[in-house]
Amino acid sequence: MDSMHPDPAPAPPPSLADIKAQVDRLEAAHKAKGTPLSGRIIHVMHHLPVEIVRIVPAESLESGGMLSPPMTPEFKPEDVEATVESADAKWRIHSRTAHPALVSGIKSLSDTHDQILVAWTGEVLLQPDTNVSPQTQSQATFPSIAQNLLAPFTNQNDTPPPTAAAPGNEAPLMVFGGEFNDQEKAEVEKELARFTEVEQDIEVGGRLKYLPVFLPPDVSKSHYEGFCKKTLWPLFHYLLWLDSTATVPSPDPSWLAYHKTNQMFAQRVAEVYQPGDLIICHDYHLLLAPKMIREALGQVFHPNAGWGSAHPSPAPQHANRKFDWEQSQQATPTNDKSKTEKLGGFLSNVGSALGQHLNVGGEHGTPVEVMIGMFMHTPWPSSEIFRCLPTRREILDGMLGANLVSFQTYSYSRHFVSTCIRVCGYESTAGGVDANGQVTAVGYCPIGLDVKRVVHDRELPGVIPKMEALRQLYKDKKIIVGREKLDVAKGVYNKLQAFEKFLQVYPEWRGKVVLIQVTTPALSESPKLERMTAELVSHINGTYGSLDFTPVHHYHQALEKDEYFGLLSVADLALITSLRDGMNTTSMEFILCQDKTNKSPLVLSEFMGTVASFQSALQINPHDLLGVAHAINKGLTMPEAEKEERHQSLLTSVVGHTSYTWAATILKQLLENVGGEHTAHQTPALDVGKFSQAYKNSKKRLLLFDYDGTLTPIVKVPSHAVPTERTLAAITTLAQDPKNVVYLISGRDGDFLEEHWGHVENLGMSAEHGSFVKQPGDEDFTNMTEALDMSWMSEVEEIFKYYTERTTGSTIEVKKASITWHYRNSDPDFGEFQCKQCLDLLESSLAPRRPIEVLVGKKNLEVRPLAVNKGEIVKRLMYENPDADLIFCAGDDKTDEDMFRSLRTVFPPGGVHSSEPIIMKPPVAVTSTLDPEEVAELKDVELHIRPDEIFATTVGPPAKKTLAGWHVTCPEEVVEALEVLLEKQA
Ligand SMILES: O=P(O)(O)OC[C@H]1O[C@H](O[C@H]2O[C@H](CO)[C@@H](O)[C@H](O)[C@H]2O)[C@H](O)[C@@H](O)[C@@H]1O
Repeated sequence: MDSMHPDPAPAPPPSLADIKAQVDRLEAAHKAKGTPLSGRIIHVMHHLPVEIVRIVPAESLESGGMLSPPMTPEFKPEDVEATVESADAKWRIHSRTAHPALVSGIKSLSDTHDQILVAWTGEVLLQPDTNVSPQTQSQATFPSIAQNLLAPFTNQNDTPPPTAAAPGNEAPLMVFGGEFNDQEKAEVEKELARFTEVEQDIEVGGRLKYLPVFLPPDVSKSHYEGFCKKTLWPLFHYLLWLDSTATVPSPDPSWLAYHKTNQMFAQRVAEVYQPGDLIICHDYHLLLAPKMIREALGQVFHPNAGWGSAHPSPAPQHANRKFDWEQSQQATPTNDKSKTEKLGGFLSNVGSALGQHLNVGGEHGTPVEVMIGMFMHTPWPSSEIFRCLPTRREILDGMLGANLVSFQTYSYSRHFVSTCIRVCGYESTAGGVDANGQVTAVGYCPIGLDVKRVVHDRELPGVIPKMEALRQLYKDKKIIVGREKLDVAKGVYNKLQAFEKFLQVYPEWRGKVVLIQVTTPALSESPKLERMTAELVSHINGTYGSLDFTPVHHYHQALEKDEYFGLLSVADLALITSLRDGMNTTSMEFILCQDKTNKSPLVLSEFMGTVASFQSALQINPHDLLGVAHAINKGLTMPEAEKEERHQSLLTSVVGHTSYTWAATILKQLLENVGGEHTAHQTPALDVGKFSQAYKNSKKRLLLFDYDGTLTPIVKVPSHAVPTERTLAAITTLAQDPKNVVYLISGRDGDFLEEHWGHVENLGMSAEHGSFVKQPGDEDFTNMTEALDMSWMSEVEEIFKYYTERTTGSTIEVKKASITWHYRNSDPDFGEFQCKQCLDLLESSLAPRRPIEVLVGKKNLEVRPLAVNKGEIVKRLMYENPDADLIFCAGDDKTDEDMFRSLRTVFPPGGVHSSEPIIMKPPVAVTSTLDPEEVAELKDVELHIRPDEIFATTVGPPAKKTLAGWHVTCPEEVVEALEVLLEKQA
């Protein structure tokens, strides 16, 4: 290895067959568990892999107005693979060559799954009806590199950029700036359906349908050119402050377009979703989509509690299910029977989803988990950078709507977890992020290359002539090649600086090396960067060139495929100096092309996702110009045997992990993280109707409430967690009712509870997890720990002090019989780390020899006497109120699970028959304070309560692990439920 990088060297990649076998096994396991999958995948990505051209009367283009030139494609338009033209010659759809790795990965899953790709139409191009073929047009618009190379004395920077207004008679391409009407939308959908058939005929499609999202042009422009390219892209590539004039407007108007775009995508997904579908969202254009899709499918997110069903009614019938596959199928005439059958099966599946409840479809109509994965193709920045984004919380919560978020590299995934901890206060789990009990798995898997395609393309008939022309032209020169978008992050400017440094420090190479740099415009930085780049190229050529030699050839234009592959094949070195990049396919294409030719070395920036797999590249820091210069020299002088060896290792990486293995791995990761331990359990939302009815029918009720996180939201400072007027009013009214026995059962000390609740008449209180109890109507608390050895308190306090001194922001709360160490206001990562250390110490050194229990709470560690816990208090209250025929018990954290456990354990393990008496023995919480003689006099009691009269309710997401039978998502919902009881009662 030539430099340090944070990603571990990868193990040899598993084969595609192995991954697919694992996918099969996981799918079978889902079936066996009664959570079958539909066999479909819905991919959600920004841009359809097609270009849509609308053919219009030539005169109409002259009217101008809503027209603008199109963006430059990476390859010239004649390189398209599939084309359809509508019968009335109004529409033409052809394949688009951008993002080949992603698109080929998606398509490869069509071997085994029916797939739908939901994506924006892209800019719709207008073509005048002048009978000019795209071939003619593109030649006029995009000069060939070979033509330029063969005319070496032209100023390379005079190369005309691709323009809409082509010279002479050629037809201009313009972008349609208006909105589609319904008829046009239907026409486009119909042509897309035909197009996918054509793709299948040429074996690149499979069972993949395209579902267009028609974004209003102003929205799509502001979404992509605004928020995506001006806000997110620079942020993810550490470019936020490179140009101090590039400040993000506040509030950012393009955020609204981003939001709206994500919403329109979510809506489109909801139109075709059916239970058991797997949904995979791609990339930074759609970070809000996972959450919005869940919402569109009837699951609602609560910032304090994660996901819950749309409460309390069943999942909504989808109102806007608009996409009609049957119609699009009818509009697709085909004589190929097998294909018709194949499509027919798929389409009837889709059709059968129409009208169903969206997330209801499991056996007996039980809810089916909505399964969403997200893959980030760009880098993820450090939390220190990400936290600068004003909409950081919305973005993260949007992503955490997914069951799985996966990245290109381990380090990006690590940054993401840390960002969620630091920005949102969520916690890390073994494999992801815990957003208040709702776990999102976080993984990584670098994307690979569509090897099959590149192997095909490098052998296109046009490649060899291009190679020969280049060799002829540079027969006594070494060729260094580079091809990037002209975007600051891609590091072309640094590359030129490094090349100049190379010519300075290795003068022996002057006149013997040529750098052929191809770029395509990037949206945001292009104009300025284009000028700077052109100036630097001129400077290098002026300084190191001569009358008959130009050291840098810069082509700012689209390429023909055979030119590109010819160039990669003849090169003596590839130089890739990105300042930050998710993945880089040019480097992989170079390796594959070189396998047929020179086995030339690859100089690669260490700030790219690719780098972990490419240990045998000459890895460089692109900011270290001298280091890059040395690497260029090393590459150009490398002995053949070393070249061969390095190339072989790089080749093994490229062919061993392709876009196909990437796609299968993402699918596998998603399947591993749905229906699993943390999602299999879905606690139903509290049925307030049933609860209030039971309340009304009951004669005696036990109403038991935890405090923090249940009656009041968790806040930063414990003393600020005070009850609201509404909460006080509801509890006060309940406590006044003679049919009710109402208790607060809290970890708080008696002083705090007295201060805020002491004035409420008839309210019972249990403080410090049951260490102190005040019966309704009593003046004072009874100390249940009087007889206990409490000398451990000072030892625990010493340990807590040790950690407090070393953990800025942490505090100790010393209570009468328990002690709490809080780290909510510390550095989140470090606090969590220190908490684990402290827990280890307490459990290993103190707990074995002292009568204590250590509890992990919400950003705290608590130690209390072993003999008391909230569960014992609940048992005591049940024992003392055997005639209760309704119990409501609400809590949010682990200590409250003791209460839920007690509510269960009083019943016989095999279940209860209605006639069967339930006998309860005197519990420890009662006997422990009595003399043996008094205990002897205690009697067993018969409980009136039946299991379905118990409403044990956890405050948190449905996926939280709990012994409660119901959930609400936040403290406000607890109070709302109480208000419903009181209203119904009135
Ligand atoms: O049993 P509870 O009523 O839920 O009390 C448990 C602990 O709650 C308090 O700490 C927690 O809430 C604070 C206020 O929202 C928050 O700042 C802290 O991070 C949480 O851990 C309380 O301070 C403890 O004494 C209780 O034991």
